[in-house]
Amino acid sequence: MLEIKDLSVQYEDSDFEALSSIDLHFQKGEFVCILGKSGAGKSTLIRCINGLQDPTSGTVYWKDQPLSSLSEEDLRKIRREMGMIFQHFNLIPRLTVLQNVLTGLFGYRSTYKNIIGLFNKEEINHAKKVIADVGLTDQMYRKVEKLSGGQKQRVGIARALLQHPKAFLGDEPVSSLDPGTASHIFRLIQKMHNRHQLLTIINVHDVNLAKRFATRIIALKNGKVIFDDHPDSFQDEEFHLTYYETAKQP
Ligand SMILES: Nc1ncnc2c1ncn2[C@@H]1O[C@H](COP(=O)(O)OP(=O)(O)OP(=O)(O)O)[C@@H](O)[C@H]1O
Repeated sequence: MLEIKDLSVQYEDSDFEALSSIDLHFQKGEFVCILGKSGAGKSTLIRCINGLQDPTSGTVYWKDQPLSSLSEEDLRKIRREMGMIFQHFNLIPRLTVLQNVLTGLFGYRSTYKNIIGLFNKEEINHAKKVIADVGLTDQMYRKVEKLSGGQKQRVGIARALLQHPKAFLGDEPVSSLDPGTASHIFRLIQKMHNRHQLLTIINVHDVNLAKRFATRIIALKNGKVIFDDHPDSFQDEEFHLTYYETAKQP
């Protein structure tokens, strides 16, 4: 479903590679958590996957199509299949939950229609359904600026779902939430992942969350993959190798 071949990224003003010769293959149904300390390259990888960052070399294939060969329009279509969930939610504070969720349809519509907010009944009913799916029916007409962080992230998930995604991509979607709320959000992502048979790839700093929810953990260090396996294999030694400079002392 998603293949990354020999991918490297070096930012213009940088003298090292943020990602270095990455080769990865992802199947539908996998729930992947990407671990790595700050600066390891996690966000850069997610941004390459959804075509927001051009690689310096190498290629990302989405359903066998190389992203680099696509027109802007085709790339936009593919991005709609990859529902993004952001750390800081990326919502419009003064709009209601329903209006924010409907912005998930912006990619499908003409600019004119976006601005005047013409959504047909079917679209509004679909938005209400995904809002119910994330447990926010009673907040539907509240402005999102009045919501808690966890509720805001539920709105973010509903907005991603409205696009009928084939994948969920999350760039630290629970980093600004308390541990209990973070766990609830992961459970919700997992429920939607299972219901819609998605490929889910999430950057996360909380190793326990990754071990509880992921079917596969990938650890990055200095732009390279240093671990790619089942969460049960990510033990103390792997933890140390990922987050510290040297392996754990016996
Ligand atoms: N736009 C940019 N221009 C230059 N260097 C960048 C840019 N974005 C990221 N970098 C550098 O690339 C490396 C990888 O950054 P990236 O944001 O992908 O790491 P990360 O693992 O997501 O970190 P964090 O957990 O702190 O978000 C870092 O050294 C970072 O400073």
